[in-house]
Amino acid sequence: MLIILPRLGAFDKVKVLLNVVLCVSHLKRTLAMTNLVEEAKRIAAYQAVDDNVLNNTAVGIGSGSTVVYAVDRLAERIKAEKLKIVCVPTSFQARQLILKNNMVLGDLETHPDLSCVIDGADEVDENLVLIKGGGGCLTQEKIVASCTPKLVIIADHTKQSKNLGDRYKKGIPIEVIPLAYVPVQKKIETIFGGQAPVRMAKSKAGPVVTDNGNFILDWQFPPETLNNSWESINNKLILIPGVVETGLFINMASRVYFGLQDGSVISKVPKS
Ligand SMILES: O=C[C@H](O)[C@H](O)[C@H](O)COP(=O)(O)O
Repeated sequence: MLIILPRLGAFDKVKVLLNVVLCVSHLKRTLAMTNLVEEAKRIAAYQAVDDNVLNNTAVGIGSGSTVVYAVDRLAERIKAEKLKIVCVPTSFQARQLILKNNMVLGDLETHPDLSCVIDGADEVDENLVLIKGGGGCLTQEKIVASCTPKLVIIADHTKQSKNLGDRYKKGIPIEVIPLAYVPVQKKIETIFGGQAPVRMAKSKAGPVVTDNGNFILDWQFPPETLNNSWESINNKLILIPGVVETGLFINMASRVYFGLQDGSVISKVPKS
């Protein structure tokens, strides 16, 4: 810019400088918003760990960026309170978090009954139906979540919505066996409408490959889908040969903690 500015007329110089000022203030605002969201994730995670993790139990560790804060808090509590906790991971990432924090690593073979599972979500609707799998870990997450009566979800306020799809626009993740991805894609689009593109990797040529060696379709469902129950849609999706699991978590969350912008945390339980 220092090279270009001297060659410009006064009016253009003002325009360039004004743009720079606008960019910097936009950047500052984006950073401030990001910090608020990160803080909201952190407080939700801390509260959930404090309320739900008991000594001498096995706990499922979810995946994603919010769970990182839960693991931080869990590691803190284990050290300070000398807790004996076995941690069962829901993904490669969760396993690494457990090991990195020197926590005790377990699995479902030795610990098939978990006291609670703490996990994130991509979106939570008013009935606590969740979309999960934005990070590709839905199948192991659902298996681990099925091993506890207490699936505790942690999220920032941007994940809270009335209807699925209000906030999370990428679609419902569906894990598929690689050889079946085109037939499954065609069936989903024919039966339910919308689009179900295969998720492509960002730092690798080709598709995202899950921890289970499968592909992910992100089903961008049409608006009329909301006229049906997610349960019946999920049941139909699961029956398509080649579908391993969906990112729809229905009647699974026992409590959802939302971190809010004002620094408080609210929690929601399913309507009875
Ligand atoms: O596959 C990823 C998991 O379902 C995550 O729990 C979900 O995507 C939420 O992740 P984050 O806490 O990063 O928003």
